[in-house]
Amino acid sequence: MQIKECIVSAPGKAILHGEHAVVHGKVALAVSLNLRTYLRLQATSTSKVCINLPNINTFLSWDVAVLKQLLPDSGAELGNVNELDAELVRMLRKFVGVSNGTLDTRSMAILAFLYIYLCVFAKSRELPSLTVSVWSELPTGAGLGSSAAYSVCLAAAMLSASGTIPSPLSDQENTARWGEVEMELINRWAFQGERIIHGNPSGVDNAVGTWGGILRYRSGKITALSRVPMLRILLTNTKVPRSTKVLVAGVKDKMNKFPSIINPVLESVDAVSCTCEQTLTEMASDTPTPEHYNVLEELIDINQHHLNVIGVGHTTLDTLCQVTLARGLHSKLTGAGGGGCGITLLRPETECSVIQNTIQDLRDCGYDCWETRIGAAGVQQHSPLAVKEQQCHDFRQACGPSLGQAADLHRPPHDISFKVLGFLSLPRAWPILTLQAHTAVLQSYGAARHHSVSLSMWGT
Ligand SMILES: Nc1ncnc2c1ncn2[C@@H]1O[C@H](COP(=O)(O)OP(=O)(O)O)[C@@H](O)[C@H]1O
Ligand SMILES: C[C@@](O)(CCOP(=O)(O)O)CC(=O)O
Ligand SMILES: [Mg+2]
Repeated sequence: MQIKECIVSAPGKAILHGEHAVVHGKVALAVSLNLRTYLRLQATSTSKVCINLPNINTFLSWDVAVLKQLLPDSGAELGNVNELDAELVRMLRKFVGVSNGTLDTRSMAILAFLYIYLCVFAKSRELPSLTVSVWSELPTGAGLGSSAAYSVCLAAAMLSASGTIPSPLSDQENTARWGEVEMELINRWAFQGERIIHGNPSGVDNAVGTWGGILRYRSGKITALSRVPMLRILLTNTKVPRSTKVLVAGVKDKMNKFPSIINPVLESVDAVSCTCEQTLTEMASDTPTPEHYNVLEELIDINQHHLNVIGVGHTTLDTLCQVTLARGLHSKLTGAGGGGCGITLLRPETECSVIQNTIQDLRDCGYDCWETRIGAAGVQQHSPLAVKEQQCHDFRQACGPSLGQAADLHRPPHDISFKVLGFLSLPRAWPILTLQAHTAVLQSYGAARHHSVSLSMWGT
């Protein structure tokens, strides 16, 4: 079967307000981040399906003939874009050798991959031989939507390779986005991937991964917020690992146990999201005032308390809130909580020294902390050349002082060393990445020591 090779990427996300409540039909406000997951799909003639997942140290392959045995004999359609095929998931669990309640990170990623691969290609009754390689700038399992970015990339790549959706790239373009119809389809398949990884996702993360920007999300209804002020946000990763699946299930248990206590809290979170949206709209249509920022800060504090009440806080997140408040800044957890990441709102008048001191305080706690850019583009297809250039550019921006950027602006600082370590430890046969790393002491924002890295991807 002739398939189309492709390279795609999707962004991670931060939830401003509404995590967990959104699983139960309440409003969430979410923004895309400038940290992306990249996927390359290559056609091969090995009669094998290979998957390279360096972020979770997973490199696997299967014979196409073995995978074919998972297809129904009857020729009946496999999987439906609108619902998870429970029988196929059961078969795949058996095939991969995982039990029903597994939380193993690798198994979840493998199941999501096989599920989307089989469903998308089953229609042709001919499964293709291919290699899929995925790597991410996002920390996995930290609340920044890495599972959704992964699922969106899988869906976009399989749909594109199978010819179900056309390539959006024209001859001259290095990067392009799909139209609404295609994005709708990508989003639906990505949601099935999220279901496999999360159990009971709301769909907000895959929506942000697909459309990007700043979204209001409620029960599958996605509204892009076009009129919002440019917010400055610090992201902090406490580095405490946690599982979204477990935390979402924990909130459900609490709801079942104490419905009259927990339901009003989720209602209040909904009101926080709506009030925040209203405030952001006002700020965009008028000049933002200090009072607007006071409201945003109060909403952050209220929501953080609510998230603690529903049981998704963590002592490291309490520390984040206390440390930033000591510098006059307000924080809350983002994503599923229980560790992972938090966001801190920066006011326009917040002095640079305050930001730098706060970042240092948080690093002294052992956390990663960096200022991020929000509102990045949703899922994209790239030409191989574009990825190479873009990545080199991104890395230079993140690492080099010549462009006037500090390494801790816009990128998690650990990300750079993670990539160096991750890629250097790849097997020799690693097909797509080559890396050159130079350690340099660079002068930026004081005498910070940074690693300068140049990366060339995709087998150049
Ligand atoms: N780059 C990646 N490669 C492979 N699997 C990934 C990748 N990113 C995410 N995943 C999958 O998503 C899981 C993390 O999802 P989750 O617990 O929802 O955390 P989050 O979405 O906040 O990062 C990982 O355990 C893994 O199964
Ligand atoms: C807790 C939740 O609201 C967000 C989870 O995000 P993350 O997987 O922690 O990045 C769950 C969901 O909306 O599906
Ligand atoms: Mg997730």
